[in-house]
Amino acid sequence: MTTPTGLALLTDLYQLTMAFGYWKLQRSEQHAVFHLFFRKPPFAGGYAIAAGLAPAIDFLQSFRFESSDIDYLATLTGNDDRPLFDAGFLEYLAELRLTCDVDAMPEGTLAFAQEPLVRVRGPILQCQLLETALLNIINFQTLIATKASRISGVTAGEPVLEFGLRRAQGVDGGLAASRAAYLGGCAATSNVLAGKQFGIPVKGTHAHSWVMSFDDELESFAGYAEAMPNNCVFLVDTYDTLDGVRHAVEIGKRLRERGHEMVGIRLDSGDLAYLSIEARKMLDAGGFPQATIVASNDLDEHIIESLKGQGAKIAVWGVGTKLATAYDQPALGGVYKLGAMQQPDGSWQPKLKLSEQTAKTTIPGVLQVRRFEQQGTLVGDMIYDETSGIDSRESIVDVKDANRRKHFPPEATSTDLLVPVLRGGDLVSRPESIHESRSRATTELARLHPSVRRLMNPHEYPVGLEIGLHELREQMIRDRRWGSAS
Ligand SMILES: Nc1ncnc2c1ncn2[C@@H]1O[C@H](COP(=O)(O)OP(=O)(O)OP(=O)(O)O)[C@@H](O)[C@H]1O
Ligand SMILES: O=P(O)(O)OC[C@H]1O[C@H](OP(=O)(O)OP(=O)(O)O)[C@H](O)[C@@H]1O
Ligand SMILES: O=C(O)c1cccnc1
Repeated sequence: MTTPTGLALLTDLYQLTMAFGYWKLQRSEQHAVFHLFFRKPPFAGGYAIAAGLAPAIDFLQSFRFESSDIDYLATLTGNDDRPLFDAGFLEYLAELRLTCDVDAMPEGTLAFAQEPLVRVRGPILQCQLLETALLNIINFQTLIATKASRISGVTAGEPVLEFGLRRAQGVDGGLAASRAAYLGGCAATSNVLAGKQFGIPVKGTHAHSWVMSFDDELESFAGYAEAMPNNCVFLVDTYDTLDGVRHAVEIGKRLRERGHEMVGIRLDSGDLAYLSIEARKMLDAGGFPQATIVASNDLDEHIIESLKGQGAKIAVWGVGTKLATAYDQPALGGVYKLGAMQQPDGSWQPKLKLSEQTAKTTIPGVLQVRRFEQQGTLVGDMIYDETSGIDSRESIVDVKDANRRKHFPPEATSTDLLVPVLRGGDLVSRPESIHESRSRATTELARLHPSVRRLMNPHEYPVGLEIGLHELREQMIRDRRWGSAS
């Protein structure tokens, strides 16, 4: 993820055609509010970890059309070969500076379906121009942070190293994945540029090529130990894994005579449960009970859970492809939808998009999310309209099924999740370090009931609409479907 400067053109052309339309019809300054949310947690899981706000802020803060962008836009033509955009509009874009208000869930916050992760409020033309890039950034970061959280969640505190750069979706995808993986719970990355760029820990062992470049394995381990006595994790599976462990023990002893301690071994093929158990016995018997067993090879949360169930003696998990590419669900379907338009008197007119699928019918209003907690456990989230507030009944109505309701007891405490980020285009929140975001992800996850965290068929965490908002939405659906006479 390169630092986004001058990325105003990182958008779909239709955002600019709409922006042009708003400008031409003199509607560009009318205020609107948009919400960025997803409809289903990824990986058939029960939650997501909100991520991507820091790079989104970088994007927002550097948002402007450079003169070369304007020159390029001036070359675009319509189907009559005339310019697509008026010169006056291009001058407007050249001068444009963001004046929007942005509120968002801090990175590392647990997020559930239908909840806005980001809310953008301001001149509709500006809100529209931000849609594609915000989705691009937040969708991918949230997806990978969630994958990392699921993987780290099954290792019971044992470190997960992210090894995915070689299989990631390009340079930018690799950097973005390493950042989000750390935020979601990984302990370190093999990606050195990500380490430099984001200040996240880097770790590395060695590859088969090191072993293969020597005449035999023992000699290769000896060479590595000589070169790098303070970072010896020997990859033992190039020829025969258990022979490799024997060689590691032998070199470990020589290393100890020189005053160094081998860190451990890495397994990268075969039956990782069986081999780790055997390797553990050999390392212990050889005098290396502290030596760590690292494992890699197409791991994901399901294989790791299975390996743990088999009693594998693996203490560090190297996970690449399946993590950095979000292999089983390569995109989070986050969307950015209009919630309301401001009227000349300053009031907000809620807006709704209908769909055959109830879950796809949008939630109208200027939305905020309130999270309720009781005795250290999260009990449910309420989506409410900030302009109309919360009905005295602190209850929520399920978005998909109005018969499912939940009442929060008075002793439950609550917090609003969307916090101010930009006001009038200026940054108003203190930039957070990635370590703070990571620790939020870990702490919040611990407050989520294990039934919502489990990998398979998780329990659905209660998220619903505040009663007044639910009633407004129902009325708007009826009005749209049957006409306002209803
Ligand atoms: N005990 C186990 N239980 C469940 N899955 C395992 C176990 N041991 C290894 N695996 C996983 O099974 C898959 C086996 O991978 P693969 O077919 O590549 O075999 P391999 O022995 O690693 O061969 P290769 O030498 O080609 O890497 C990997 O995803 C690995 O993580
Ligand atoms: O398996 P992943 O989760 O993607 O983790 C990264 C993989 O990258 C390395 O393999 P390498 O590129 O040498 O390929 P190979 O081991 O699959 O042959 C390493 O040995 C891991 O197996
Ligand atoms: O350091 C490692 O062991 C490593 C790094 C990248 C990919 N696979 C393994």
